[in-house]
Amino acid sequence: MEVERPAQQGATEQPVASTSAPASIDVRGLNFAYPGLDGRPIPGIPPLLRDLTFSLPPGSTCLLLGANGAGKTTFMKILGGKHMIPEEAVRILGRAPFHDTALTTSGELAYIGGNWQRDIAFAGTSIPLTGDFPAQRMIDSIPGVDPERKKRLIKVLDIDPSWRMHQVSDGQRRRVQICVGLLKPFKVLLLDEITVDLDVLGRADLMRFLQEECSSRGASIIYATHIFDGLEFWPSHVAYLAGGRLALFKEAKDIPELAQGRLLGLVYGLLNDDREAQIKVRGPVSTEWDPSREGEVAAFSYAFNNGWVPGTMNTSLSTNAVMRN
Ligand SMILES: Nc1ncnc2c1ncn2[C@@H]1O[C@H](COP(=O)(O)OP(=O)(O)OP(=O)(O)O)[C@@H](O)[C@H]1O
Repeated sequence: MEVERPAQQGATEQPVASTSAPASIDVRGLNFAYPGLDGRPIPGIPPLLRDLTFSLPPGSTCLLLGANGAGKTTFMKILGGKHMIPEEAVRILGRAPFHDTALTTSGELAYIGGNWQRDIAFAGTSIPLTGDFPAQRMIDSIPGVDPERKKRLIKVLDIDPSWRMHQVSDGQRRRVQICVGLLKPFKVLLLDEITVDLDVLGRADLMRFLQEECSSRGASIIYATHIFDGLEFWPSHVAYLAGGRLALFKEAKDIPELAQGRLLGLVYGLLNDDREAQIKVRGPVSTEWDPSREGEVAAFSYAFNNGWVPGTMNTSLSTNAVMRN
């Protein structure tokens, strides 16, 4: 197998995205709250995402970071057109991702995330996937694909087309999932923590391939992850989500830790600051469980996860979440 080694830590040159072209991804004052069981905003709970504003030019490779529960997946799903939001709040390639369904059906906007399970969710229960088919059939099921691109992806992801999909390991299944998701030449790609199951070489090859896609075709990628090793070479931008806001959004060239090969140290510091800020706001948490306070605790935990700051609460719950699978 031919493998490409990841860039040396500490001696990295970050990609630079084009700044003169119109933005690939443009977010203007985005607020988002999940609705309660009655489908309405939950009173007294601020939006999960608050007044998010940023834009990425074509050719960007943006790392999206944040603690568990910070809202990364939610944000990526919004960008991917899976939640309904006001049309003007998010523009992908100048279009509204939820309302302009051609963006996703054409493959121009691609979202790869979540698990590919062996079970099929059906009417509230789940049925084991019993089909026996090779990886090649999954890959060939996408119509209108450039055969050279297909070959290249199979090689980059080191896929054996004869793998039986019900027998392969999680990492092998993940490789096929990623391959299928990348067959169409995207213009904007949203990757939500999809490299967890990949071994270190597989991940390095994939990240290098994705970076080339951005530099050669002007495509843009946002990649949300908790795995940072060897990624210093990859981003043109870094974003950190905390308390519903972008606590950091910078070009890679303005982040010395990347050139020094210390991305992990940077994220560790950001997570630590984030946690300390949360503790200051909420005080110590009781470890005693009182079942009579279940509703209150659920509301508290939601508010805590969202970095709610009493007194500065923004109650403009502008969005009803409508989910598109
Ligand atoms: N469908 C939903 N309905 C209500 N709340 C939700 C829903 N999905 C997620 N949440 C809440 O939104 C918050 C953010 O979740 P999200 O999955 O976006 O975070 P994340 O940053 O991707 O976390 P992780 O790093 O753990 O994957 C969490 O508090 C979660 O409980």
